[in-house]
Amino acid sequence: MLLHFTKMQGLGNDFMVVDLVTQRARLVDDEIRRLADRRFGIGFDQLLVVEPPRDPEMDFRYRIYNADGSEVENCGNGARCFARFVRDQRLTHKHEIHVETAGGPLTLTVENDGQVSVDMGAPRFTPETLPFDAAEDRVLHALDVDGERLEVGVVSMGNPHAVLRVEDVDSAPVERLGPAIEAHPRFPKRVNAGFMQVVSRHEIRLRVYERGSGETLACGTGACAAVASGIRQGLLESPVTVHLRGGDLRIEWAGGDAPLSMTGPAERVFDGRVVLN
Ligand SMILES: N[C@H](CCC[C@H](N)C(=O)O)C(=O)O
Repeated sequence: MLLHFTKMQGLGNDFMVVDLVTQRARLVDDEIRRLADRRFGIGFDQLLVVEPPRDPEMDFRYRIYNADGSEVENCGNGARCFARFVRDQRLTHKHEIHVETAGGPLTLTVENDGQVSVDMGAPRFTPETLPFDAAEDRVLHALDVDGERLEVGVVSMGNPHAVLRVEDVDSAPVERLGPAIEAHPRFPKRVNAGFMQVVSRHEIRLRVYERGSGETLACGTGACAAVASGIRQGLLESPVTVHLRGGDLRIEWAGGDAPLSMTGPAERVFDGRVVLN
């Protein structure tokens, strides 16, 4: 069958976006892996699927699949592209869009300057919310990785994140430690690994080795998790500018159970059609 899609990106984190409100298709994990391949397929970090909501209070259901075919709970850069897509496709005329995800509800707001703000909900730190194998909630957890003892902050933004502070993101051993943290046995559902350099109390640099996709040019939930952990450690104050390899995000969080807000760009790249097996 022929499937229409739109290629989009948020700070270089790139997506295949599929409208299953006006189309019908069943995408299985090996087909997703084929489509994600940058040589044999379309190529993307994540597949974003737009569906009718199950909850009548919501406008859409938002499903996310990594390049390895795994379905996940949240994608921050994808949420901004989702908002741009549903408005461009005239699936909604709303400026404030409510979506349900496997990680909980999100509110997406298309700003007048074209940026998109996302209410990401409150960060959660208790190990069972990731899940992470630990006896108690701690600001930093000791984690033995590849012969080293690291101190990581663990944060759920709906999806799981481990945040490691480094002196310099450019020289951080992301290629070595990223996969080792992602697959660490204390994270039963694996984990996204963030490498955070604190520039000032309102500014960080960040690289993220993403669960199921490898290092990406930007990770929205990773930026949220890094800022939340940095504020909790007393290193940062809201608002925080996060410099990622693909560009900057603005994160605001008042702490505690307050919702965390992320603001940044969302761009269409091209529309396409693909024949599904
Ligand atoms: N790799 C992530 C999903 C995509 C997150 C990222 N692209 C973002 O912008 O938040 C995970 O397995 O939880």
